Parts: sequence; C-alpha cells; structure tokens
Amino acid sequence: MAVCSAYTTQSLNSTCSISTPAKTHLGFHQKQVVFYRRSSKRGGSGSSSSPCVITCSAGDSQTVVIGLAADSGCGKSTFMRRLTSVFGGAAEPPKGGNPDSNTLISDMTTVICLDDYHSLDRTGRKEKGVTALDPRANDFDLMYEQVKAIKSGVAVDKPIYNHVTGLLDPPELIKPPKILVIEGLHPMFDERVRDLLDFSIYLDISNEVKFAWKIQRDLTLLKTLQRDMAERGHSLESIKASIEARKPDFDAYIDPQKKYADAVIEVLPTQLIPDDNEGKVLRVRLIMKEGVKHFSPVYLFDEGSTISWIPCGRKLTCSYPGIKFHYGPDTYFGNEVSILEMDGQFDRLDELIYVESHLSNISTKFYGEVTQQMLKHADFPGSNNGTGLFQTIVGLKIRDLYEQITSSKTAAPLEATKA
Ligand SMILES: Nc1ncnc2c1ncn2[C@@H]1O[C@H](COP(=O)(O)OP(=O)(O)OP(=O)(O)O)[C@@H](O)[C@H]1O
Ligand SMILES: O=C(CO)[C@H](O)[C@H](O)COP(=O)(O)O
Repeated sequence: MAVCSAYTTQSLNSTCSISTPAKTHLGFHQKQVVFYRRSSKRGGSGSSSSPCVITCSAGDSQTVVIGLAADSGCGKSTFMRRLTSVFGGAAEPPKGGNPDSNTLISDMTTVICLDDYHSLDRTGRKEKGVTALDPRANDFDLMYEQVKAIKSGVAVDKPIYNHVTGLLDPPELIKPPKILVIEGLHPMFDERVRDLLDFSIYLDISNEVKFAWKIQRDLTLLKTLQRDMAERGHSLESIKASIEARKPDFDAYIDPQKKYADAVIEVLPTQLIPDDNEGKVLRVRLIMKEGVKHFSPVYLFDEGSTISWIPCGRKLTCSYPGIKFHYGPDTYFGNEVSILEMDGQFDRLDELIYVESHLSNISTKFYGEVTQQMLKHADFPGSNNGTGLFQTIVGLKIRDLYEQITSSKTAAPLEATKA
C-alpha cells in the first residue's frame, strides 16, 4: 500500500483514485489518503492490489528536521532547552496529554524523543536480553515513516515510551511543527531516517566525563532524598556497572553515528590540569563539517588558519587553570572539518562578550547575542564552559539554517515565475 504524504487533489491523475481516508497501522493522521492504482488497461474502475506510486506535493510549509544523537545522560535535554530558547518561547509537554510524555512543544519547535520508538518495553528487553541501545529493541520502520510524514506536513500518532513505568503507552498526536528535533540514541542509525535530516548533531561525551555527570546527577538525587553515605557508595557502584553494561552496545550502535553528524560537540577532560580526574574543568571541541548546505562553520580570527589563543588578561578574568582556545582545519572520519576548541572555564559570564567578538560566522542577529543567551541560562549545566558556549552557537546556526531553508523555498517559486 502506498501512502501519500500530504493531501492534495492536484497530485491525482487519471490512473489513480482515492480510497477511504483512514488511519493506518503506521499512525498517520487526518490528511493521510491512501491511493490505489486504477486498472486503466482493463478499463476497470475498481482498485487493484498493486500500489499507486504518486509523488505528492508537500504542504505549504515543510518541516525542517534536526537530529540530535547522544547516549543517555549526556546533555540532550539541556541542549534542547538552549535551542528552543534561541527560537523564543518555552518548550512544554503536550497540553492535556500523558503526563509522562517525552515530547516538548514550543511555538516553533517540537522535540520528540526517539525512546518512543522502543519496540520492546522494559520487561520485553529483559526477557530477550537486549538493551535499549540495540536496534532490535527499536522500530526503525515506524520511526522513518512517521518522521517522513511529519516532514511533509502530516500529523502522526506517535507511540510513547513511559520511562516511569517502563511500558509503551497509548500514542499521542504530533502535528507538523516548523522545526522538528528528533533526539535520542539513534537519529542517524537508519539510513532512511538519516536522509530526512536537514542537520545533525552528535554529543560525544568521553567516558570519564559521562561518569562524572552521572555521579553528580545521582548523588544530587540521593542528597535530595536525604539518603545516607552507604547508599551513595552503593549508587556509585551501580552507576559504574550501568555504564559498563551499556558500553558494548554503545560502541556498536550509538558511537558510530558521529561520523554522519554535521556538527559534533566532543567533551573531554581538561589538558590544563595534569592528570585531572575530577571532570569539572572540561576541554570541549566543536567539530564542524565543511560543505554542508546552509551551514558555514564558525571561525576564530581568520578562517582556515590554525590559531591558539589564551584570552585571559585584561579583558577576561581567568582563575586557575585558565582558558585556552584553539581553532583550525582538520579531518574527521575522512571528512574536511573545522574545529573550534575551548579548554577551561569562565569566571565571569558577562565577560564572554570579549570572546564572542573574536568569533565569526556565529549567525547572531545582534552584537552580543551569544553572551545574552548564555547569561539568560547561566543556571543550566555547562554555562561556564565550552559545552554551554558551543551548544548556544549550534542553536544559532540551526536558526540560521532554518531561515535559509525556508527563505530559499519561498524564493523558489518567484524565481521560477521570473524565468
Ligand atoms: N554541560 C554540562 N556540564 C555539566 N554537567 C552536565 C552538562 N550537561 C548535562 N550535565 C549533567 O548531566 C545530567 C543529564 O543531562 P541532561 O538531562 O541534559 O541529559 P540527557 O541526555 O537529556 O539525559 P537523559 O537521556 O537521561 O534524559 C544533568 O543532570 C547534569 O547533571
Ligand atoms: O538509554 C536510554 C535512552 O534514554 C534508556 O535507557 C532507555 O530509553 C530505556 O529507558 P528505561 O531505562 O527508563 O527503561
């Protein structure tokens, strides 16, 4: 059965007819229409079983699709909060829906979590002995069909994976937004889904840092619950065990996606403190692919040169161990990239303007916009280092990409008329 992604009578031709518009097992909604080939050879009017291949024209406004991949607990939600803030308005779960929904909706963006495409619930995974990272625990056919439908303007009934109960809940309606972000473990795993992405990002958090963040999160939780030290020790062991248990599948299915990403934010331990194992001071690298449509990499001082910069001094307050930037061309999985690196952390966020004024191609709409965004969310994790800075910059680049894609679309018919 062929499905047409957007309802349009213009796409009908003499050899096709419409059958009953209906919801299908794939969860399409409303505008979805199923077309069957009318047997023109026999001159019959009934539907045959062979599918009618129809290219449907997209709706008025096509959704721009962004993919964000990372392991669990690697800062996806924090990044999403920074991104939606760039577009203005707060992101909230669907009103009146499932309180355990993983979806976040704002005026411009809808963020869906790919955990919702788990095909096995918690018990199912346990019984089959697979982790959630294993492709066998995820429904990539449904993910592809639904992302494709949303991209072309069709609402879908997306399943919900409930992280509280570990069960698959009844679906929720997702209407096509201006920008759809698919975030989770596998946005770039399936080639069909990957091809739907207008831009992709991978958050590459080194094991040491991942461990430090997880400990911090779990210990804060235990502290809030006022649990004792013995329990915290136990928690530390279980965090370690959980990271270790996920590692083989992480290495096999999640990590390899970074080679497809248009931008990678790599988070490593600092090189400014010898043998640091605290994981508080970070070295963060923004790896930007060259030649990506609608995306021009950020640069420091001079595009294409190799530059090391210590901005500490009169205009930037730095306490131990200081701050070091590096910028230059490189290769990453055989692709030409530009890499911007920041090691260390800011003492005073208001002084970030000094650094911002030395960066180019940051897609700001006014002088100091990066600094303003960082100050606005100073309480978000990573605001004093390269994770917050680079997430903010990538957010601005996505806004720019969205504006370029939409303006080229609205400009295209005009150009055609002129010609
Ligand atoms: N840039 C950062 N610097 C320091 N800690 C961070 C940073 N980003 C995230 N964290 C820590 O990691 C935890 C997880 O962050 P976040 O919820 O954004 O990640 P996530 O990938 O969405 O997680 P999950 O997949 O579990 O929902 C936060 O509670 C925070 O403690
Ligand atoms: O890797 C994950 C994605 O965030 C989760 O572990 C996966 O979704 C399973 O969730 P839960 O542990 O709540 O059953």
